[in-house]
Amino acid sequence: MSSLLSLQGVHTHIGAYHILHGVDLEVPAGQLTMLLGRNGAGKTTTLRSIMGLWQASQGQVLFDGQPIQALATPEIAQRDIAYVPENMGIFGDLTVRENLLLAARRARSLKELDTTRLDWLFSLFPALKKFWLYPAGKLSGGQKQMLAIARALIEPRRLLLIDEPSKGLAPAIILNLIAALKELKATDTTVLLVEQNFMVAKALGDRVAVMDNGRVVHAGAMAELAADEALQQRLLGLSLAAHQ
Ligand SMILES: Nc1ncnc2c1ncn2[C@@H]1O[C@H](COP(=O)(O)OP(=O)(O)OP(=O)(O)O)[C@@H](O)[C@H]1O
Repeated sequence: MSSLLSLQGVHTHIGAYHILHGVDLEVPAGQLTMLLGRNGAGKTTTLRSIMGLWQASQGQVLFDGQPIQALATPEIAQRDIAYVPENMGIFGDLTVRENLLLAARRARSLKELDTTRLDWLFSLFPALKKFWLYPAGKLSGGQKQMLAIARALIEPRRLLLIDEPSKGLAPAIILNLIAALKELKATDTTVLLVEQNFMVAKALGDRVAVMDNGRVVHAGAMAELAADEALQQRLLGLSLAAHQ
């Protein structure tokens, strides 16, 4: 199994704090890898270290076999890696249309947007079509999350990093999100998805990595972890089991 992204012994310091203590992580091409772990385990810091938003102080981040840990964030993004942060990064005062257009690096006007791609995004997230000319700030939490993911997908991407998309969403909306992400999976996009919700993890994950205290402490098939309650309990404790 070939990895599109590989982290080898990545350490990250934030100011005086040593947060990542040698993260080893493999993200196979064409699969969806879940990154799980208790609060504060280092999941967001790992995504930010991949994107160059925190500089890794030691270790390697290899994308398609090339080291990227010394590159600046715009250069990393230019490799067609997209990041949907937990706060989604959408512009509340701008319309859905403007938010999508701003996210497209190559298209300067709506006419230049790839219409086939836009139609595909509308089929994944019908609310975007419905609220095309609405200010994004007026969308519901679930719709905002879908807009944030659509922004990341407005141009072809080789790797998508998504931080806790289900956070704060009602159960019915989470089901919609799972359905949309399943469709995305069917296109063989490589995804690294941070989650706290084990139901989402079980529904979507091909592979899983579990972090604790700034390290990956378990890696394997998602189905294996989903079938082993004792392992879930040991690795994730009650904070996650409560979401099942
Ligand atoms: N800007 C910062 N300054 C200092 N410490 C930070 C900063 N950002 C994160 N940390 C610390 O780094 C550790 C890992 O945080 P991180 O956000 O990566 O965890 P996480 O696994 O994503 O957790 P959560 O699920 O709660 O978002 C935590 O102890 C956190 O307090």
